[in-house]
Amino acid sequence: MIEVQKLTKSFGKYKVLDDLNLRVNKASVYGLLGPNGAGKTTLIKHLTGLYRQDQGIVTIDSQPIYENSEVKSQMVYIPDDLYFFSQYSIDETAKFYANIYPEWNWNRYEQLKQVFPIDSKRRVVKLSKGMQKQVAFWLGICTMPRVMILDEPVDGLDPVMRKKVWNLILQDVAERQVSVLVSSHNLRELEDVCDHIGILHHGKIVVERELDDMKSDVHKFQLAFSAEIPEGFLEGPEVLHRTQTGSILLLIARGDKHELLQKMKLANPVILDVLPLTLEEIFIYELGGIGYDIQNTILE
Ligand SMILES: Nc1ncnc2c1ncn2[C@@H]1O[C@H](COP(=O)(O)OP(=O)(O)OP(=O)(O)O)[C@@H](O)[C@H]1O
Repeated sequence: MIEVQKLTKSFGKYKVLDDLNLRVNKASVYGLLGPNGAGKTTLIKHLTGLYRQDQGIVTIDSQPIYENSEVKSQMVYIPDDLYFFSQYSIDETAKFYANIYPEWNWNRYEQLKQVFPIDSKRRVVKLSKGMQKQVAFWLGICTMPRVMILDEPVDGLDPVMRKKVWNLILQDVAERQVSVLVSSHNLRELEDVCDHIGILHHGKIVVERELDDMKSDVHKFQLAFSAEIPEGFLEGPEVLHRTQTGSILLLIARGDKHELLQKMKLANPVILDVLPLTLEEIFIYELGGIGYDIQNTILE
């Protein structure tokens, strides 16, 4: 489990992370979304032990990460900009990893040759960007990590490979209770794989949700009335958004779907439909007042 409590980090006078709290449970995939400059990379550098926090706690399974090589050996970090030794083939890089990571699994390395169709004798730096990313996942998965930190992970991978890589990761999440934190700019990329999503903005998590809860908690209704819409119809705090066109009303509301429907039926609408709601729409309404620049970047 990854745990961050009250994490604060400044560069000079500029506070980049501000009293930040975040938790990624075992067997869980947490999607970290945020516009450019929100502080995602800075947070990840704390999670991977590269930065020391000014204040707060950053742990994996209750162990501090900074200067803790044992904890780091149970973690895989796949950055956006990969680094490989210039003279090493994939096989040689694998040997290097096998020396560093105590749980390295050679059987898995051989088996995954079926998934990653790249000649393991080739020098890694001579491979294409997408192929290098495949190698990073291939080797990363063979270290049998307890924690995976992925920065824009599928950038550069073709759609078939994206699917294969996510299948492998999600299999590890389910079978080995791996905790995964994925950083991205884009909600669509995360919605199929994450069970939690947090939005980072100006160094704070401004919205954090469990996706199953979110999908069952927010609903979209379309209503039509034979005459005027009754005065004061459903105007409580549960209404996140309403659009009225003549006697037709579109409502996004939070709460138990059946209770909301019962309430609406009391006003005798001639039409009352429940419409499908995408995760993107839910976030737009949830973000409300803080949504300005976030909506345009992470929900593009
Ligand atoms: N070493 C540093 N020294 C000074 N300022 C820094 C340093 N690292 C990051 N910052 C500043 O901290 C803020 C957050 O940067 P960070 O790279 O964490 O954002 P990000 O969310 O990863 O952005 P992006 O999506 O663009 O990669 C930025 O304003 C950046 O200029």
